[in-house]
Amino acid sequence: MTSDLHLTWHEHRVSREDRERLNGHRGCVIWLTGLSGSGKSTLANALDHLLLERGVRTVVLDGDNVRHGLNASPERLRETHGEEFARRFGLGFSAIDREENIRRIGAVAQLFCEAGIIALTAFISPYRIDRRRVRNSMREGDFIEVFVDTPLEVCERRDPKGLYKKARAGEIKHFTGIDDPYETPESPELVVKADGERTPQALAEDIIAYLVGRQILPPLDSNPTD
Ligand SMILES: Nc1ncnc2c1ncn2[C@@H]1O[C@H](COP(=O)(O)OS(=O)(=O)O)[C@@H](OP(=O)(O)O)[C@H]1O
Ligand SMILES: Nc1ncnc2c1ncn2[C@@H]1O[C@H](COP(=O)(O)OP(=O)(O)O)[C@@H](O)[C@H]1O
Repeated sequence: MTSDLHLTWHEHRVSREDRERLNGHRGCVIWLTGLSGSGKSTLANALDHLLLERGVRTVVLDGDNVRHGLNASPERLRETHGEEFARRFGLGFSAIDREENIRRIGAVAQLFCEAGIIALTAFISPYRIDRRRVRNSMREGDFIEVFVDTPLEVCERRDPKGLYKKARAGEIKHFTGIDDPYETPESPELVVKADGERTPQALAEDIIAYLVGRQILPPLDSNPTD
C-alpha cells in the first residue's frame, strides 16, 4: 500500500465490516457546514440525542470544542508548549489555518467512520476545496454534506456569542460572512433550513430518514440489537 518516509499501511485483523455488524449500522460522516450561528451545534446535538435513543454509536466533533484541544490557538499553545510550537501548530482563522483545521477534523472523522461510528461534525468549513478534499479522502458515500442554510441576517440577529457585533465593530477581523467568505455548497447531500420554521428535532428526524433511505441505519421499526 502507500509508503512515504518508510511508513507502511497496516491492514488490521478486525475489519470495518466486522465493527459495523457489531454496531448494527454503518459508519459515516455527517458534515454540517454553515455560518456561525446557523444552527450547526444545535442540530448536531439534536441528531446525536435521537441516534443515541435508537442505539446508534456516534461522536460529535464541534468547532469551539475541537479548537480547545486538537486544534488549539497559538495563544493557548504558547502557555503549554512555548513560542515556536505555538507558531507552527496553533490555529486561528486565516484561510490556511481553516484549511488545516478542516484537514485534521476530516482525518479524525474518517477514523471514527472506519470504526463503524457515525461522526457528526459541526464546523463552519467555509471553503469548498477544503470540504471537497475531506470528501475525496473517504470512501464513496461516507461523506454526507449537510448545508445548514440559515441567512446571514438571521445568524446576525441571533448572535448568541456577540461575535457578529464585534466583527461589525472591527474588533474581530476575518469573521465569516462579514469580512471573510463563506462558499455555499454546490451539491450537498442535504440542505436544512434552520431559520426557526422547524425545530432542531424535526430537522434531525429528516436526516435520520435520509440515513435509513441510504441503508446506513436500519429501518425505524427494527431494533439493531434483536
Ligand atoms: N474570525 C472568525 N470567523 C468565524 N468564526 C469565528 C471567528 N473567530 C472566532 N470564531 C468562533 O469560532 C467558531 C468557528 O470555528 P470553526 O472551527 O467551525 O471554523 S472554520 O471551520 O475553521 O472556519 C465559531 O463558532 P460557531 O458559531 O459554532 O460556528 C465562532 O464562535
Ligand atoms: N432550528 C432552529 N430554530 C430556531 N433557532 C435555532 C435553530 N437552530 C439553532 N437555533 C438557535 O440559533 C443559535 C445558534 O445556534 P448554534 O447551534 O449555536 O449555531 P452554530 O453552531 O452554527 O454556531 C442558538 O441560539 C440556537 O438556539
